Order: sequence, then C-alpha cells, then structure tokens
Amino acid sequence: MNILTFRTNDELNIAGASIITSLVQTNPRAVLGLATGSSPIGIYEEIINTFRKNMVSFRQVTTFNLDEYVGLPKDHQESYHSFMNRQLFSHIDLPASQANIPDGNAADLAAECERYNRLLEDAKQIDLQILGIGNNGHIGFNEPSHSLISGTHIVELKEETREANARFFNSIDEVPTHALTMGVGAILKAKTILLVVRGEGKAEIVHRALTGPITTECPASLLQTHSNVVVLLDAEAGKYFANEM
Ligand SMILES: N[C@@H]1[C@@H](O)[C@H](O)[C@@H](COP(=O)(O)O)O[C@@H]1O
Repeated sequence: MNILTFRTNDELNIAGASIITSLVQTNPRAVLGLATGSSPIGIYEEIINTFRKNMVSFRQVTTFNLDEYVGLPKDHQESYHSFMNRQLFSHIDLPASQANIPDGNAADLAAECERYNRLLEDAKQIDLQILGIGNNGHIGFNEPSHSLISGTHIVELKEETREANARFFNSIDEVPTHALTMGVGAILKAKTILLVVRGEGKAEIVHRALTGPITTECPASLLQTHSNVVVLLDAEAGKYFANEM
C-alpha cells in the first residue's frame, strides 16, 4: 500500500488527477470507477483543467459509479447522477452512453442490480477505482456488517451515514433510507484503488481501516487485502500516519 500525505489540497488534487489522466493517456479505453462525496471533487476539478488544456480525452473511456440513492429523482441536486454531471461529466468529452451509474429509481431494483453487475462483468475489470471512506468505514455504500456482499445490491443506510449526508439536504428526513451500491467484491477486483481521504474527522477511521484488524465491521479495512492501493491523505486526515512515514 502506498500512503501519501499532502501539505496542501492543491498538491493532493494535482497528484490524484495526474494518476488518472496519465492512465487515460496511456490507455485511452481505460475503465474508471468513480466516487461521489466531497473527497474527490478537487481531483475532478484538476482533471477538468487537464482536459481543457487538450492534454487528455475521455471519448473512449468507460466509467462506473459506485452507488446511487434509492428513490431520489435523477434531477435532484443531491442525486449522484446530478453530482457527477455537475462535478465532472458536463465538463469533459466522456460520451453519456459510456458513463454508468446505478438507477436508484428503477421499478425493479433487484433487476437493476443484476443489470449493473452484467455491465461490470462485460467491462472485465476496472482499471482504477476512486474511493472515499465513510465516517464508519464504509466504502461506496457498503456499510459495516457481520457479512459483506460481493455484487451490486440494495442497502439500508445506517443512521450515522444518513446523519453525515444530511448536510447536503434541508433536513435528515430528506436523506434517502436506501441506496444501490457496488459490492466490496467488485471494488476489490479493480486493478488499482485510489483512496482519497480529507479532514481531521476521518483521521482515526482511515488509520484504523488501513492498520487495524481486517473486519467486515470496517469495510475499508478489506483494502488491506488488495495488492495495489494508493492512498491520498491531506495533512489532517493523515495525522496518525505521520510517525509511520
Ligand atoms: N456514498 C458516499 C461514499 O462513497 C463516500 O466515500 C462517503 C464519504 O464522503 P466524503 O468524501 O464527503 O467524506 O460519502 C458517501 O457516503
């Protein structure tokens, strides 16, 4: 595992974006796994800057997003469809037909999970998966549990996750109770995983996940079993690693 701590957000964003853009420059048909949340936003901004300088094209890239809320209209400000359009897709040349996000409004959610699993299988392997980490150690929306699910599935969000995400809504009552998420198996199948964590609030959980026991009660701890994980931390999130590097 390659754990990097950055003094400034700019440095972190440039490093994260350059890992992704150099992958796409060398492999224009790369398959990218994308994440929402506040952590990847600065990296997406840097990717857009690189695109605007005509240094990279996403025309042949395929993307898979990790997750989506159930029952939130696609055009709701906080749906992950809206998030991705706002933060990345509307600014680059990725064809809409190659950008995959689970449909949390599908009439048959189980069939939607199957459809998403099939798309992932057809794509063979995600070349690079961007990840954040939840306050409770979740990845995507794979919540702590006594067992984890490998494929895309419906998940009931933990109260603490709804509380953490309530900051994006008018009140916690508006935060959906369920989501569709790629499973931990699909995430770990990615060739490279890029974990991005920012802020003091995440310092303890990211340290526990990467150095503590590997347990389904902290889904991010399973990243320790993957052979190619790059971790980008800001100084605050990385404070417990300071003595170890
Ligand atoms: N489903 C997303 C996760 O994929 C993300 O990692 C997490 C952390 O978000 P942030 O980066 O804002 O801390 O938020 C949500 O719960």
